[in-house]
Amino acid sequence: MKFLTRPLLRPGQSTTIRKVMADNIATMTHSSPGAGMAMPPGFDIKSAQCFRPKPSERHCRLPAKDINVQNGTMPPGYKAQVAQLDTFELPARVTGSLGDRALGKALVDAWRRHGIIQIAMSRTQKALWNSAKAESQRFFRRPHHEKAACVDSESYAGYIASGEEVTDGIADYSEIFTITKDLDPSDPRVRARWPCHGPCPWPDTRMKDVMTRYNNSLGNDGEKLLGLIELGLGVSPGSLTRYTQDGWHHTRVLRFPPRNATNGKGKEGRGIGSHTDYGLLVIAAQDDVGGLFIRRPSQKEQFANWKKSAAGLLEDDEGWVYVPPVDGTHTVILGDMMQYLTNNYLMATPHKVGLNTRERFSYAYFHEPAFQAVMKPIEEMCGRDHQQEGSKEEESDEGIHYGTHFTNMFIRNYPDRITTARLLAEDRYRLLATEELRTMGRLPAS
Ligand SMILES: O=C(O)CCC(=O)C(=O)O
Ligand SMILES: [Fe+2]
Repeated sequence: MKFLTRPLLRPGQSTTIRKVMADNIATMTHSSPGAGMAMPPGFDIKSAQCFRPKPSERHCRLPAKDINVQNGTMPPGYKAQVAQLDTFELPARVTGSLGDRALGKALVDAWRRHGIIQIAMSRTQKALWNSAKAESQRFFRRPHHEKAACVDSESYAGYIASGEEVTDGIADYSEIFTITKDLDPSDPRVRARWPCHGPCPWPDTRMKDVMTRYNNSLGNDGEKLLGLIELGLGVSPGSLTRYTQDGWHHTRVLRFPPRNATNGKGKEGRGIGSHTDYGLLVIAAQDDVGGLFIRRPSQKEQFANWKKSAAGLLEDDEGWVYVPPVDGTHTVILGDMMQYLTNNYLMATPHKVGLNTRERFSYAYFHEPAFQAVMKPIEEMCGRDHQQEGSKEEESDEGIHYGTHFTNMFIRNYPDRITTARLLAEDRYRLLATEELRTMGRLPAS
């Protein structure tokens, strides 16, 4: 049995390890790394409640003093519960062992209860995240004209200035470098003018090398997680992973300005508005500043972002949960296609980002179906007693084409980007309906 050990712990932290099964699973909890940090100005500690686990989850509970330390990183002006999450360790390989099944079930249960989980970074991933963070800082510190040169008119990869992205009609303050599949202009898909297909305009090879290595490592975790979810749901092997051969995985490297140093284009204190992401899994790392909020799954909150925009959903309502930074961990939330495929059993996780008193760096890797994938809800998940009871997805006859969903979302988020203008002007959108773009593994006829 493997346990998570010292690297995640600091003196004075409370840790409980629960043996889930006599194999390779350990879950544990620990407090945020915010010890000793000053409380942000304007934050009222009385307004922050602490999420209290049910008795059966007591192993997750932290002593009040640790909970207060976690509150110390919440962005000012926000009211939220504070999450205390299980941290799971992924096995080296998913083999379908009893331990894998139990871990898969524990993961599925945790997502259904909390909407988010933490997984421990491997030693290599810690080094990769540190290098990626350093590269991100080096990129965002470049002069504006150098960053602005990193755009491409065919792919949505590259630089997005603070105030350029729009969520629910309001500018986000996040500054972003997006990474999509880096395709040479000679690639048949680029030559055939497939929407969103083109090069990634890297500023230099150093950033490209570091981020590519980190993404490959996160991609391995993504595949393991999908295998574990299949086991946890008790569905046929390949129900999810059949869609991720040549997945349209992509990444957002993010910087958030301090709340008092914005360009005034967005809404005070808001980094990114409430939204769900588009694919299967979002594996993310954040620095020690804090800013991420999520909503837990709830019977009362129904949404399906591929049918009707979930952007802005309940953004100013109560019921948000703050996710404090925990050193040495990735968080994993779920996307629209996971919700669709599991027939609402695993819901996409609504989330938003608040601006803090210091600038914040985060890194979100999206583990996605292939651009050409046409998906249908997993048969074994239909007719089960789910979030939206008995509501087998209407689209199940036709399915959802992931490339169309992705393109729709990027057109919506970047209405003024050169890529959107070219896509529409050249009538590329029309290609999304063609057989070629809806058959996995097929390349354009030359
Ligand atoms: O910064 C974060 O923690 C989350 C970013 C996010 O939600 C996104 O990039 O879609
Ligand atoms: Fe997101």
